[in-house]
Amino acid sequence: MGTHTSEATLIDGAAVAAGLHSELRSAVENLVERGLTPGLAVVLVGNDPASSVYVRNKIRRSVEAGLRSFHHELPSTTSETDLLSLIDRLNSAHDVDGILVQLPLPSHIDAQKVTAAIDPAKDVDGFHPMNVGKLSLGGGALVPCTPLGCMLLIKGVRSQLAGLNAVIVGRSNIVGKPLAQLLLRENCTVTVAHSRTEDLPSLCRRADILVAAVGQPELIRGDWIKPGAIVIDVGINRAEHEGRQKLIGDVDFAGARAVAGALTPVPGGVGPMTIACLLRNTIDAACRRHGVSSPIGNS
Ligand SMILES: Nc1nc(=O)c2c([nH]1)NC[C@@H]1CN(c3ccc(C(=O)N[C@@H](CCC(=O)O)C(=O)O)cc3)C=[N+]21
Ligand SMILES: [Mg+2]
Repeated sequence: MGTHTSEATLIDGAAVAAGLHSELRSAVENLVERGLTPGLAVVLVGNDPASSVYVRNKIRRSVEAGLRSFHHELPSTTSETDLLSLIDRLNSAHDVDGILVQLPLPSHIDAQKVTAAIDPAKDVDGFHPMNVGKLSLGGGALVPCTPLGCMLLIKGVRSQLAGLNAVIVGRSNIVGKPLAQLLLRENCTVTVAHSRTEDLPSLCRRADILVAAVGQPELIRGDWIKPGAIVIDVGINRAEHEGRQKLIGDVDFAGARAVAGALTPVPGGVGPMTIACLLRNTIDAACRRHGVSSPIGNS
């Protein structure tokens, strides 16, 4: 990419998400006129403060978009059996098109079991084994919201990704693994790095697209970044700064900004896109369940 002197372009996820929200609002209006109001059920178990904030934002955004929103707050002592029977009811509820069970769940509940109990057609998180399998095979899946949001931001910077080296730091089922599938589908050469990866800095320096999703504040330094690279920071780490809560990404923002070609901030990068993609998946699921053609474009 030659000599690189200018600061990275900031990828304004909040602005892109706002644009998506207004498209989604029109799409919902259109569906409502045709007699279909997509419904999203959000289930929160326990009172983790971060989870409560996320869930509140998801509900607020879905109401703004015109979706029907169903909110289930259960105590942290809820048994796995009770949660599974709520999911059964939501699976058969006709006006519920999407079901999201906020993670993490209390440790006495098996999250895999809960995820597998959700009707795959209503699995707007894309975590059910059926959707994971379909994503891997290449079509028809509900795709996890954070990786979908990352792809929309990356493709906003550069529409042709074929042949680029993509390095994902973090191998979670929620971000790293599904994002690897999406980047492969775009013909990137994908490497998924993790805590046992040798010489992570050198590996990162080869990345044209670098995604940080490890949950380690400012792990990725400016001198780990290839000049001109697209850097996507999925990290949301909470820290105290002068007595106030501050969000810090997995990337050293100031260091990266001097080297990268384009960079997402935290907050205001991937986070808002995650919520926009959740609403989009809900609309998608509603259209599929009711055999209605979707008014939103497919990615
Ligand atoms: N079943 C399930 N599905 C999820 O998609 C899911 C989940 N569980 N558990 C937790 C993670 C995390 N997540 C975020 C969503 C929005 C922001 C977001 O909007 N962030 C704002 C800042 C919000 C703040 O101030 O905390 C931003 O980055 O600008 C962040 C993180 C979804 N997750
Ligand atoms: Mg920083």
